[in-house]
Amino acid sequence: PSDQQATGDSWRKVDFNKVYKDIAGLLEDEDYDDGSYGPVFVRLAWHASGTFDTKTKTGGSNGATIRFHPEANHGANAGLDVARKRLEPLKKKYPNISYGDLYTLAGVVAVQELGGPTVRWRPGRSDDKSDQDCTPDGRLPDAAQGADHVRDIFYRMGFNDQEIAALVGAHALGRCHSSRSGFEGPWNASPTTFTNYFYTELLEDKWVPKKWNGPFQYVDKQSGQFMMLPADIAFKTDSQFRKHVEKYAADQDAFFADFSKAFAKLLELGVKFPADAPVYEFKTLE
Ligand code: HEM
Ligand SMILES: Cc1cnc2ccccc2c1N
Repeated sequence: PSDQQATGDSWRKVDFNKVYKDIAGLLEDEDYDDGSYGPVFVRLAWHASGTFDTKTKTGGSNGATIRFHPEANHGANAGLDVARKRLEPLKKKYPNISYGDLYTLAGVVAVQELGGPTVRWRPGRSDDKSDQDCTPDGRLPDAAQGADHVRDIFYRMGFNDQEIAALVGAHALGRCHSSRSGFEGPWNASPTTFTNYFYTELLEDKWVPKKWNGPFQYVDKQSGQFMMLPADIAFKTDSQFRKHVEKYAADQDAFFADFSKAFAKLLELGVKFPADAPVYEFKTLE
């Protein structure tokens, strides 16, 4: 990582509209996955932020400790070095941006440029944390588990069932990589377009255990083209989560509005922003 330590007020020297455009320019790459870095940028922003613990006030995107060992090497963060490497040239071009601001902004740009809702975003995270501030393993969810575990993880961050159900809709994007999480797939219709398909596929398709020697996961019986994690299926089998899933499957606008709020909240967990930090609502370029 660059030795530039962006701390305190250095964000005031950054033109974030230019940074937005430059991140958008990094998204498309036909040689990467399904043609876009968008999904892995969303996952980086979420994993950099989702370590927050409301009780101890530790974790969260401030300081971007996800770039340091041991956090970078936690199982859940496998493959995110690919996203950090893709973004590193922008840290050199904008030395006054903090890694925390860069990683969270990249998630916002990805959601918006892949067709999702506008997500409000503030600068002001600083780089003044070190590997001593890394959070312990286990702060992020385990895909092999079910609804109770998912609630433990997200209640710890300060989310309720409705917000958790809205956040998981990001699983319309991207794919699982057996070399990263061990899970594999999907080859679904539109992994680089932000839609409510996670909810519609979850409810409409018949999900059966995948016959393979990898970790237990589901595949859709009809085409075999889609996958779901055990933790994904929990959003169908748990009646409280299912209530919200049905709402979002029926109404993409409702999903977009709730996702926008919950994602913005996720990216700001634990961060003390300067009182005059501007709230950006970037114009989507696409
Ligand atoms: C509900 C708990 C969650 C679990 C158990 C979970 C688990 C996983 C797993 C195992 C993968 C595959 C990683 C890989 O092999 O590359 C994945 C991918 C992904 N997750 Fe989640 N996730 C959860 C919630 C979220 C949330 C809240 C977001 C964002 C708001 C998110 C966004 C993504 C994205 C965009 C991908 C695709 C990444 C890529 O294509 O490289 N997930 N998730
Ligand atoms: C359709 C679907 C379901 N679950 C997922 C979990 C992680 C990543 C992508 C997923 C995905 N596209």
